[in-house]
Amino acid sequence: MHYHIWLIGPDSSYITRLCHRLSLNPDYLVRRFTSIALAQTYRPAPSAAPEALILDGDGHTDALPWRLIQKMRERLPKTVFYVLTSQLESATEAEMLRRGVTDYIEKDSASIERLWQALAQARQRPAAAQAPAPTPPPAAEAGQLLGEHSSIQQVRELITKAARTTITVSVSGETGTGKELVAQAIHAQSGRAGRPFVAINMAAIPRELLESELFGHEKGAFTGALTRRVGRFEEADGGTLFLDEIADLELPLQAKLLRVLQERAITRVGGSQPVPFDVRLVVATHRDLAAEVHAKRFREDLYYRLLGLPIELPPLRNRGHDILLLATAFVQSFSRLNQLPTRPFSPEARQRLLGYTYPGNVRELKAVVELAAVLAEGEHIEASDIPFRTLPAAAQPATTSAVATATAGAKPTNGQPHFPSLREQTLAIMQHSLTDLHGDVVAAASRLRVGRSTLYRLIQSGHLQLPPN
Ligand SMILES: Nc1ncnc2c1ncn2[C@@H]1O[C@H](COP(=O)(O)OP(=O)(O)OP(=O)(O)O)[C@@H](O)[C@H]1O
Repeated sequence: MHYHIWLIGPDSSYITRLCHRLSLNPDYLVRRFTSIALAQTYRPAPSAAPEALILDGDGHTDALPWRLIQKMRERLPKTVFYVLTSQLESATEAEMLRRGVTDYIEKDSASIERLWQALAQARQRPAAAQAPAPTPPPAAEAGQLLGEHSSIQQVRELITKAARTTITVSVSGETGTGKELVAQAIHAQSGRAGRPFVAINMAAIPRELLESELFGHEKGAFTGALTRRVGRFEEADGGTLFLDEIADLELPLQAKLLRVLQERAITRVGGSQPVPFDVRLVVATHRDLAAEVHAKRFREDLYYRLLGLPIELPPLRNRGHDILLLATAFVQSFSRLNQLPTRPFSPEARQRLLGYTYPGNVRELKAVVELAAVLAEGEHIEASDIPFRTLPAAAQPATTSAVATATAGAKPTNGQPHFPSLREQTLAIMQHSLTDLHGDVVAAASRLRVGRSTLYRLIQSGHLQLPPN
């Protein structure tokens, strides 16, 4: 498939050499324009729209035609946009990046080669990062299990099958993969939809209260039991009971739960009368329940009783394109709810989203893109708006290095030490160099071995500050 490139600039030996070099790649289809105004009037078919624009900035006697550049950018938001120039003031450099120029290339003996490589890299970017993000289905509502990945389609099929009967369902998957959402979906699609959906997290209830929480208690059953209280099993009668983090249930309660499931009746704490119940059970865990059985921490008989129809949710990092689909859906609904403009993700932002591992899975993605929607100021949500956090390894001691203390948020919060993320540390190092070099961006970029454009971008977005003169 052709890669359409528009080369804009007056005739010069440099442009002739560049044209010749680009023509060596049979995939490149280069169209020449002598001015940006001419390029602006040309309206190709969508299939021939340019993937890359190259503007020779030297053709302009004084300032670059910002208005035209910006218009071109607005018209072709997905096109990579390079400006070639002999000499550049830092103010112009910053302005270019503000107007959406992807990068500038200084003309020297190696510049044609650099441009060649930049184009090759832009082409190699995963198609997913360049193509518009997939549009989530129109009916993407809160509570809907979104995703087109084959694993998620399979999960949806299993949900439909589970909903037809009262079979127990065991959902497994890392934290934040959507286990509770699956339980809710089963309930909503089942004949029990009009009855209660009750969820209880075994890990969140103090051990001594869990039995009465599950099965209820009679008045006077223990100190403080002033009235009779029904438990979650009775609350969920006729509906669905979701037992989350089932692996955290202690052995004595496992024995009681097994008895309750066999007899299909509970006995309240302090009571003697069995109370029959009618609930569909959905259980979930982020642990490997079979391994817990093997380690004798979970009863084997209860394990088989609860296994029912197993549904496994894969980690988000293994769901490919779904990351973008979910991110777009979350940003859309969050922006709508908060009356923010719905900004699309820039290609770099998409690439950043696709490259992360999401230890917190969908929950983390949701939190991160909602924050990005708040932070974004331009036309797009940019990669720099996406604040991935890095959690410290469990045993890692609190960092006390100069870098950590230089980081804005390195103070303890709520008595917990704050571990600076990789991003915070990187910013602190950059800020240190900028301050140390009295705001000389060129010198700082060279010391840090990062592109000047990176530093300018971070300064513009307020992540870095130039020291006062
Ligand atoms: N496929 C999905 N489509 C839309 N939203 C999702 C999807 N998966 C998860 N979510 C959302 O992500 C968040 C976390 O999901 P949920 O609470 O169901 O995860 P979980 O696996 O039960 O987490 P935990 O193990 O921590 O209890 C919720 O806001 C949920 O609505």
